[in-house]
Amino acid sequence: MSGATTFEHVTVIVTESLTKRYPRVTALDRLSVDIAPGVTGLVGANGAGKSTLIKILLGLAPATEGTAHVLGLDVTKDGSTIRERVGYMPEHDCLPPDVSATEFVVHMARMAGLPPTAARERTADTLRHVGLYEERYRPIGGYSTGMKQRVKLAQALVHDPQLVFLDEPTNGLDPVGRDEMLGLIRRVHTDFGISVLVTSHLLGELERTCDHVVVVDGGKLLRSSSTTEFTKVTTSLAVEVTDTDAHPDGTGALRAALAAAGAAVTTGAPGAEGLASPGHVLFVEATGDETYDLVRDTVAGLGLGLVRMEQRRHQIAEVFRDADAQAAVGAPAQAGGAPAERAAAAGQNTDRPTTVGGGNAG
Ligand SMILES: Nc1ncnc2c1ncn2[C@@H]1O[C@H](COP(=O)(O)OP(=O)(O)OP(=O)(O)O)[C@@H](O)[C@H]1O
Repeated sequence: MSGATTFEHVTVIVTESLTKRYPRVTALDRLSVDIAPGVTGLVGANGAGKSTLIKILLGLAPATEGTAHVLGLDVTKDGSTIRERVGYMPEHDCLPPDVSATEFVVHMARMAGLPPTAARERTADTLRHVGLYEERYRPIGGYSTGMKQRVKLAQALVHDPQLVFLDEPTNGLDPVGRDEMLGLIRRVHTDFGISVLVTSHLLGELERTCDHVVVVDGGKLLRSSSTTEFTKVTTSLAVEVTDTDAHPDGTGALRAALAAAGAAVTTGAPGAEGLASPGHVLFVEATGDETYDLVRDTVAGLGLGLVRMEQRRHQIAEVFRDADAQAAVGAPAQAGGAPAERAAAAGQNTDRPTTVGGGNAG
């Protein structure tokens, strides 16, 4: 594989006012974004324009207006060079059932221009990397969804690209399969120095995997920021306490004490509807470990019982709702329409909770 990225571009993808209009819908609406080397997540509800962007970046579909460059190459003129240097894992199943993973991936390597011996060697290496080495001679038709996703990933990597586009690689996977796939994606960058653009409608899994997250909605850029920045902004603690004789309203007492100590505290935050007793849950903006200590010490000081304290990051819908208030970094286009509703709709389509992160820190 390509090893260390000595000749990395400052940006791997640059779009300027990129617009794609279909007869009935504007799939991309003046999207301007710069993407640096590393692992970048592209998140948005179904229909947000993610796949359309990938097709334009590969030179497979023309933009209506605007410009786009991939690895310094112009998508309108250099499509075939881009496709030599970029791997693509499409969203939908596109695998022939009657051939083995080895046969298929060797074929894709040959299509990408590798000579026969190199194609076989690279196929073996790539299938080993994605964890399909043992099953590589079995027909793909008998594979599980997770194994098929791995074959799709392998064919995207086999020609040793500088960059890969992975369109919804965790689709259809159970939580364990998702975690394994996310780990593999991370290693595509750490082990081989290949930059990754990965799409998902689940912000949480992208946050765990990516250095940078780009949020699109209705074809517009909603937000582009580093994962650390994203997580910092969106992390809060959900805290639930018992009442005592001294504090018949334990939640109220804790809220007052935390506010007096300078913490940002709210009740009934969006998403609290799903909790057993939303009125008794406090949401404390977490600024770091000291927030955990403050909550623990304040609860102890009041003599309350701590029922739970867990890390709760905002749901994707909240990120969309907050977007108007947040200055989108480098975003000339502002969010329009009703993004929260569309994001919420995306949440309903997920097969696990949309809560970002969801880690239990208590
Ligand atoms: N070939 C096409 N002709 C007409 N409309 C299209 C075409 N391809 C996509 N669209 C529309 O453009 C919008 C963006 O679609 P796109 O597939 O890019 O979204 P997406 O974010 O990738 O969502 P999904 O994950 O559901 O594929 C949608 O409204 C879609 O219906």
